This record gives sequence, C-alpha cells and structure tokens, in this order.
Amino acid sequence: MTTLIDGTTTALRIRARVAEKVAHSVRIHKRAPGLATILVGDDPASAVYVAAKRQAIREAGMRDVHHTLPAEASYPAVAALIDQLADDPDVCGILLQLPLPKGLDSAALIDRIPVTKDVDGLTTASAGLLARGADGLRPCTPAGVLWLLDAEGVELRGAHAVVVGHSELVGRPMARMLLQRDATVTVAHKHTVNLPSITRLADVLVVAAGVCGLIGAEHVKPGAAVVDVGIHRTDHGLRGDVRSRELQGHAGLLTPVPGGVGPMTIAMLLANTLVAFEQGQP
Ligand SMILES: Nc1nc(=O)c2c([nH]1)NC[C@@H]1CN(c3ccc(C(=O)N[C@@H](CCC(=O)O)C(=O)O)cc3)C=[N+]21
Repeated sequence: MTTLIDGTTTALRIRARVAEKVAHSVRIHKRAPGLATILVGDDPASAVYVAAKRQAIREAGMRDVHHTLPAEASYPAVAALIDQLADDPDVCGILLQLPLPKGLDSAALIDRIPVTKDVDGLTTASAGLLARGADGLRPCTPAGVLWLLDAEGVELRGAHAVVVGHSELVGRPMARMLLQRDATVTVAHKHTVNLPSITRLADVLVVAAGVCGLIGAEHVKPGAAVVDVGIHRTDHGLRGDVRSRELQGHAGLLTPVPGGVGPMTIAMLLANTLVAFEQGQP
C-alpha cells in the first residue's frame, strides 16, 4: 500500500497557524510582517509562482511589498532595489525570485540580502550556518520536505536518505538538513553512474533532479518514502521527476505532483517570514 502525502492540506494548516500569529502580533505590536518579493523579467512560470506567493502573503495578513523589474534591468538597478529593501524597517523578508534573466549574477545579488531578512535561506551566510549545523533561516523547499516527512512519522535518524540533485536551491541544502537530522546521506544527481543501484539503497528518497520522469520503480526499494520535488508542465499536465504511477503499491510513501512539496514551499516561506519578523522585534 502506498500512502500519498497531502502537501496541500498540511500547507493550508501551517498557513492558518501563521495567520493567527500574525493577527496576534498586529493586535500587540500594531505591526504586520512585511515580505518583499522581486520579480525580474517576464518568465511565465516565475510570474505564476510569485503571484501564488503574494496571495499567500496577503492571506496570512502580512504586508505584500512587490517589485517587478524589466528583463533588461541592470545589475546595479537590481542591487539598488535590494539595498533599499534591506534598509527598510517595515520589510522583514526579501525574496528574489529565481532564475534571473541571463547576464545577472544571481549569487552576488542574493548575497546582498541581509541574513536576518533571508527568508528564502539562499544567501551564502545562511548556507554557511546550515553547513555548520547552526540556527538560521532554512531554504523553503527542503524545509517543507522535512516537515512532510516528520508529519508522517518517518524516522530520519540512522535512515539512509538519498538526495537526487545538487542544486543550491534544493539538493545541497536538503542533504545538509538530512545530515543535521542524523540520517546517513548520499547525494546523487543526473550524471551519477548506475543511479538505480544508489537510489535503491534509500529508505528516504528525495528527488530534485529537474528531469521529468527520471525515477521509476527500478530506482526504489519497496516500502521507501519517496519525495518528488520536480515540477514540469507537460501536454498531460503537471508532472514530477518521479513516474508516480509505477510507484503505486511499491513505495511506502509518495508525494504527488501537484499537491505535494510545491504548496509546502510557500507555507515555509511564510513560516520563515514570521521567524524573521519576531527576531527583528525590539
Ligand atoms: N528565490 C526563489 N525561491 C523559491 O522558493 C523558488 C524560486 N526562487 N524559483 C522557483 C522555485 C519553484 N517554487 C515553487 C513554489 C510553489 C509551487 C507550487 O505551489 N506548486 C503547486 C502547483 C502550482 C502550479 O500550477 O504550478 C503544486 O505543486 O501543487 C511550485 C514551485 C519556488 N521556487
């Protein structure tokens, strides 16, 4: 029997709890957390994601501070906007939507975000804290994955976790966070030779390779927990990195696409923003 993990419902529950805390803070401090989103250019997928995030920000009772810059925006123009938001006391979180148009140095721009406002957890400073196992804001997608695994009661300590993908956004922080939870962690990726021989070792398999349908039954140990972080728009609708139909009755737990990790990413963004806000309170 394969249990499908419902990320949509869990995410809505988290968002409702964040909204309660925001309302409380507004009553006590007369201030709501402000979250700034920056969208550069007009990539349609990015526009959809940012719109979803902004709606969640407003529904949580937070202040929705948004800036769209043209695709031709210069590095100094984006940098100046980030610096302005960094200095704005009414903004407690800054999200620079990725990917940026070609020619803009995303790593350098992300690193202009102060670590205290890094609600995406993507700055070098936040990654350094995570690498050390110190407290800090964590990247939203891996945080959402851990939340779902915890909610299902999946034991991580001592388990063999295999992460497929080594992106700065998901794979690398995911591996570090699993290690922090005392899992035995293997990082594989789309160039890994004999990938099924590695992934079949996994008790917990997190797939964030960005390759549609990369993982099938031959990659999965029977009963394993499989988390699909991939998201691809195909002629047949949204698909993940996992061929989910093959895993029915084979995996123990499986996150669907859509309705799995995606909604959790947004919920974790709000949770991080609340933390940043509370830590910024006098
Ligand atoms: N600085 C930055 N931070 C990010 O967190 C970030 C980013 N850049 N760039 C792009 C990725 C992607 N991402 C998603 C968020 C929500 C869903 C989501 O809610 N997905 C729905 C489906 C929505 C749909 O129709 O596409 C679901 O899976 O059920 C998906 C993907 C955040 N990202």
